[in-house]
Amino acid sequence: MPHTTTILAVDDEPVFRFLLERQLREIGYNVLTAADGLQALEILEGQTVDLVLSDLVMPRMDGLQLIGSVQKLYPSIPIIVITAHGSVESAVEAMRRGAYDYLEKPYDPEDLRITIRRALDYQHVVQENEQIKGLLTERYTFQSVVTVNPSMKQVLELASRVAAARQTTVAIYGESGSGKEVLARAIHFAGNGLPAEFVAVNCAAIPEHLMESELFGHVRGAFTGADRDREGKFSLARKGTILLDEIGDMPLPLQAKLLRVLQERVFEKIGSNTPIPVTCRVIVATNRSLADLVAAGRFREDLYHRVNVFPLTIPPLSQRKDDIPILCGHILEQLRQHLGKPLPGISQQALDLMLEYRWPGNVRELRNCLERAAILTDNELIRPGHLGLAGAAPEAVPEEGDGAGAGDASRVSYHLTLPVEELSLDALNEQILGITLERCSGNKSKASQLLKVNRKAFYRS
Ligand SMILES: Nc1ncnc2c1ncn2[C@@H]1O[C@H](COP(=O)(O)OP(=O)(O)OP(=O)(O)O)[C@@H](O)[C@H]1O
Repeated sequence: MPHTTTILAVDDEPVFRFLLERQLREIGYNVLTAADGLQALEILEGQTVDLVLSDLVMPRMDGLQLIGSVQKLYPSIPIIVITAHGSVESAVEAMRRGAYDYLEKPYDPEDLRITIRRALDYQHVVQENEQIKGLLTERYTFQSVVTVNPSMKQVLELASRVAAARQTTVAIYGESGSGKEVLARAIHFAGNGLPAEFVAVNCAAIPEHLMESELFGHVRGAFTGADRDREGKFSLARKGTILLDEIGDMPLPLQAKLLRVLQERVFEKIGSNTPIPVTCRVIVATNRSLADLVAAGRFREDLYHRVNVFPLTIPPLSQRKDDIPILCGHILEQLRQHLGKPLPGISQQALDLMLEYRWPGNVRELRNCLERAAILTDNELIRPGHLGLAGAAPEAVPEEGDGAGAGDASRVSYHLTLPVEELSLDALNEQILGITLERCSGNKSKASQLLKVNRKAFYRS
């Protein structure tokens, strides 16, 4: 069935809304209407919309606020605003906030047609580019699970074996930011090759009442506001992979539905009795222990056994610190390309600090930390102060006799590296002085207090 473009027209004046609706229908578009920004958002929640056409001045939620919300929740939908005659300033503000274009009242119907066409064409090109980019990045995903750690290598070995068994459900466990999605994509790519879809659903982020429709889709008239058919993620994944991320947060009633789908390998859209076969592989991921959730009565035991067919556990970064240098190299290379900076590397002191740190946010935190450092540096090595980690700032270094520093701050460790031919007690001493001084941001008094030596010791280093 050919896809008819749907436009959501938002205006608080009934007469103008009616006129707009008629003009758009004449051009051949499907039209939905809303009287203000809030109503527009309600409609966007339940239906697929290709473009929003909005007035700026409206009660409850005005056009500028609507642009902000649409940009955040549905960034691929282009917005055209309609402004009062002569209000160029508000048109400029709307475009600054992300509107694609504006029309000034009273506008020529031909201008309306051309502006909409241009916005939709532009959107089409953007989407195609995104798809190509997605395919290209996906291509390299198995190699992009960067590791030298033996436990992680074992996980990759198991993952590459299950990749070939395309019907097998995989459960990936690991702390937030440890690389569960990266691994899921790698399994998908290794098992499917390029054209198949990879569809990720974050079960913790979707409101409970929308999740069923999000997963399985609905038919027109299935519930109030369902004005047209909508595909769910299981359909969109086709012969590829669906990743159910944060599955531990799935509400119990939906768990029962998912169980049936996994058992019978068919599902129905809401409001339909027609069974649709499940053709995709299911991967679930969670940062919690599903077994604990079962014990607490928050996860169905039968579903647990269904999804836990092939469990893979990614160790947290704190248990594979040997991966930190290679991950840093990999991330810096990506940042060089993204930021267009030379980024010569990381100082030994900064690396030492990174090796000491606990990384509760895992690889994601490491990436964020390096991105921050890369932005702050210019053609120089990344130093401890650039990292913004607790322990790098002078106030985080425990004072003499101050045992109060909780956790990591109460312990200090040094990694000293020297070429064998330069090894000597003096040389090690020099390094310790240098690292300590750097950790205290060059404050010699603080560093000498910390090492319990005379301040003069630093004048040589
Ligand atoms: N082994 C790895 N090699 C390269 N990059 C990695 C690796 N592990 C994680 N990353 C990067 O770290 C970030 C977080 O990874 P990912 O989104 O896969 O984590 P996650 O465990 O799925 O997190 P969440 O539980 O919050 O969804 C991403 O930018 C990803 O590219």
